[in-house]
Amino acid sequence: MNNLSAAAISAHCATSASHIAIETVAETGSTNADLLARIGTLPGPVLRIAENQTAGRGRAGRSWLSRPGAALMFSLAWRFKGPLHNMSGLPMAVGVALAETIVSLGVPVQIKWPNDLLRDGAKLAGILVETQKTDDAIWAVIGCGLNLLMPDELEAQIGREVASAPWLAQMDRNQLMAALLGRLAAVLAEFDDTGFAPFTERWNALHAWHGKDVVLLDNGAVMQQGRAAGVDAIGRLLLDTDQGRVEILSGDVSLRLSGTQP
Ligand SMILES: O=C(O)CCCC[C@@H]1SC[C@@H]2NC(=O)N[C@@H]21
Repeated sequence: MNNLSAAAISAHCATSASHIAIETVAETGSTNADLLARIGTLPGPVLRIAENQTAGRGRAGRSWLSRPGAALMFSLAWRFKGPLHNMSGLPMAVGVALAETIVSLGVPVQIKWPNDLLRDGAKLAGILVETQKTDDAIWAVIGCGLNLLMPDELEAQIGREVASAPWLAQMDRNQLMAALLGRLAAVLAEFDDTGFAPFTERWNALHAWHGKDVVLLDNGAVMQQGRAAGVDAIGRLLLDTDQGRVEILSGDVSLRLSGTQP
């Protein structure tokens, strides 16, 4: 596996990402936490990529476990015009950008709402979007952990089946990062102008559980059940329930096992 290098990532980047400052570090707690601590002092977008994280953060207060060299772990701080209520679809737009890039590199992935990337039904990548409002803008720190290899002992520690992508692990990591960054930057620039609406069809084309019976969980408790019908123009999950269609703004979805009751 080749070394990460800011200069090499930059050299491979599309023009959409040429204005992004790039930092690589051998180890840190969390690249998301690092950038969030610097919002307000950042002159422009920054990509921070780590070989290893000792306190990786996941969605809903969970932790993100990894091993050095087994995953690509990065965060991108990006400034948006806002307003804040336009930002609800951002995690789903990021999912589209990263999924489309990975598919274009030869690894078929789909999205589980809101933005987990699945390969053959197991999680290949997780995305954590954290926003912070300043006086004149809204900043988002977009973190992604993409499993390249999955050592057995790490999977055992995570406690469920996790996907990996040995094909991507063989790639030059700087080129892989540049490909992800180029498309992500293009999507973020468009999202800031238009919101999520133009990404709706692209997200729905990648939806892993379209038409499947799912349950909506909140802290492990089943809140709703219904048939997943994709997302709407602001990124809400559409669920067809016995009481009609409902729009879901937050939570985790899981496939419904037969006999599960809400
Ligand atoms: O699926 C999830 O729960 C989201 C996981 C996000 C993990 C990435 S790794 C790089 C960045 N830094 C963090 O602390 N978290 C994100």
